[in-house]
Amino acid sequence: MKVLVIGGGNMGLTYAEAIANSKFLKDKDLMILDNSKEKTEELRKRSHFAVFEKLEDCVPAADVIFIAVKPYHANALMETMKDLTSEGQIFISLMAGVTIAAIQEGLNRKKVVRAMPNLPAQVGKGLTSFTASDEVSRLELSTIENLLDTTGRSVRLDTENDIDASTGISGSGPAYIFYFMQSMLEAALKMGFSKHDSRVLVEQTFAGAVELFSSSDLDPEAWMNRVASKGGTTRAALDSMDDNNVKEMIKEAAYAAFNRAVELGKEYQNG
Ligand SMILES: NC(=O)C1=CN([C@@H]2O[C@H](COP(=O)(O)OP(=O)(O)OC[C@H]3O[C@@H](n4cnc5c(N)ncnc54)[C@H](O)[C@@H]3O)[C@@H](O)[C@H]2O)C=CC1
Ligand SMILES: O=C(O)[C@@H]1CCC=N1
Repeated sequence: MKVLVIGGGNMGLTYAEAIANSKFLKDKDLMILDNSKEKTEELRKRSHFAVFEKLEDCVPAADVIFIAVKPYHANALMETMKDLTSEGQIFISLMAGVTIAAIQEGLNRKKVVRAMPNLPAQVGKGLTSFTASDEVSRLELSTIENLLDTTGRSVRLDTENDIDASTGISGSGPAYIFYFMQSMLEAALKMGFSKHDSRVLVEQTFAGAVELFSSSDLDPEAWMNRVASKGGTTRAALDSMDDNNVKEMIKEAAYAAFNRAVELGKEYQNG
């Protein structure tokens, strides 16, 4: 099997690395192309990739093609590559919002998988949600799942609306966690801790909390109650968050990402 990744940025490169290092591909069966000269130079330093500069030199040879460019580059890319594609190829889009129908129309091909990864894929802890057009067979789906799982875990969802929704939770979600971390870092600095100590306090607190959460079936609310003593410090913090409606604001933020994914889909429809 030959896999081509188009777009060697955060996501494309992460997937390329994970797949190239997996047992599913032979050396150099991972092809990659980026239209930035600088990026191409960088990619050439990774000896386990076959790096290409022209679509015509790699698209026809690929069995599976990952599209990892920004949504606003999708139409221009599809226009230039569509005549180089062939019927059996499977296209996996990592682009937020862009619909399966838009890709089918843009490439004039039927086998399309729409996937929504997240950045922890860079450390093998990614979560990729995906759904596929009817033309992708069960056997092909299991191959795709294997490829997606090289970056962490994957979840197959029924509809594209589910993919947009998962964008608001897992796709964009790491940024919400970093937002929370940044807020705690700023509080620690304000309390007078050094940069180094602030980072250690925050990092270990997040890592420990996540590990605790994963260690049992307890929900976060139950864990919160284990930290908070009646009339104690944690209750003071949680009450302050409740008074400021923080929970509702976080939910609203997740919906903002979900809605933006739906909007992106409308913006980048073909035609
Ligand atoms: N960064 C993230 O956390 C996530 C990103 N995504 C999706 O992944 C896609 C890529 O995002 P990033 O990797 O963050 O962007 P990025 O900007 O880091 O990478 C995109 C790459 O595509 C290249 N490119 C643009 N047009 C091209 C073309 N016509 N041919 C070849 N290469 C081309 C650019 O030079 C760039 O290196 C986006 O569509 C985004 O919605 C999805 C989930 C998470
Ligand atoms: O912000 C974005 O549009 C992409 C999709 C999910 C994470 N990053």
